[in-house]
Amino acid sequence: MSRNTSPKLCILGCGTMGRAILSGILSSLSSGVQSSSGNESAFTPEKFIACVAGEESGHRVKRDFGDRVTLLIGENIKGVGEADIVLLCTKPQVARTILMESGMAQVLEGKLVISILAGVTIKQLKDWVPDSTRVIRAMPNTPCMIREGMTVLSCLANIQAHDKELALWVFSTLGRVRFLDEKHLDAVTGLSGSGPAFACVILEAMADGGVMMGLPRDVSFELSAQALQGAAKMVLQTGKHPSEIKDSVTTPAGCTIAGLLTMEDGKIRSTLARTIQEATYVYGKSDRNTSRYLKRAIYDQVRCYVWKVVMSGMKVQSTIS
Ligand SMILES: NC(=O)C1=CN([C@@H]2O[C@H](COP(=O)(O)OP(=O)(O)OC[C@H]3O[C@@H](n4cnc5c(N)ncnc54)[C@H](OP(=O)(O)O)[C@@H]3O)[C@@H](O)[C@H]2O)C=CC1
Ligand SMILES: O=C(O)[C@@H]1CCC=N1
Repeated sequence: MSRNTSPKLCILGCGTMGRAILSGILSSLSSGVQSSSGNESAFTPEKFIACVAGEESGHRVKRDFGDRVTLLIGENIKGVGEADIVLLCTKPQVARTILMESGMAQVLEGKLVISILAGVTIKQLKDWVPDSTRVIRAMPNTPCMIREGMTVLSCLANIQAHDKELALWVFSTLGRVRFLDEKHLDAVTGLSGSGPAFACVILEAMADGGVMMGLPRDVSFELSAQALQGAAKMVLQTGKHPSEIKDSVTTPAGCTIAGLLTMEDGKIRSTLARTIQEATYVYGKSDRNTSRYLKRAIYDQVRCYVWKVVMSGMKVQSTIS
């Protein structure tokens, strides 16, 4: 691909995230809104190719994008062959097989692969593609679909500026984006990658409270969602510390402090912080904390075994006496 021509983009694995990313890019192009990085014309893809494995996934791509996207079912090599940039959006478990399929190395030569796979490192990806293939890791989230996403990008130091700018352009059309060192990507996955799911549990629980107090369900959802969105936007737009915003809501002897103390009684802060910790561990396999869990599991097993031995010993004692 010449740097002056528009690239062709292949979404390799076009499920929930692939479609979220495609929706975001296509809506940003049709609304004419510029990405925060500028430089639109050099990066705007001239063609979108979506590769999926089965008919059902294919129907969803057709339903959402019609003729704006070329759909290929079971034709990954053709899709990658026709593209300049490959956005790898399959499940992590199948990526190795797909990238190492016979014939794939040839069509990947010299191309840029941007992987959104959780827990798959740049080193692993580099092992599965030819040396000439450049790799960038990205961790986006589902709000990319409505261009309110959060994406963290990571790459090796030797990646060309043009590739970084291109990845930045793609994800800045979908919301916020920043580069971080790869060592942070498991934590990013647990926080902003999984975050929309955690936020929806909080949103739903708050709305349940409204329903409990007599509000209609739909009104409760609207109030809860807008309150969360408003608070989040205040943090992002004013740069204020969340506690400052919380304190400004809290009237002495008022209703907010009554609610806040109830939250604290329920250990909501440590529960939510540990939620992110647990979510991070899932992909941080070699993390020292994982071995902490392993040690704990072994300790529990040993304790259980010792207990059984002691109990059986006591039984024997009582039979003898
Ligand atoms: N969901 C999320 O919120 C986030 C997910 N991620 C990462 O994104 C990736 C995708 O997740 P998600 O979109 O939820 O998963 P989905 O299962 O929704 O999508 C996976 C897609 O890959 C396709 N696929 C499977 N096997 C093949 C194959 N052999 N060749 C071509 N395509 C194939 C599937 O097609 P078919 O259905 O036909 O099998 C499907 O379209 C994961 O690696 C995940 O870690 C990252 C950030 C957030
Ligand atoms: O649950 C998962 O593994 C993926 C990665 C981040 C969000 N969903």
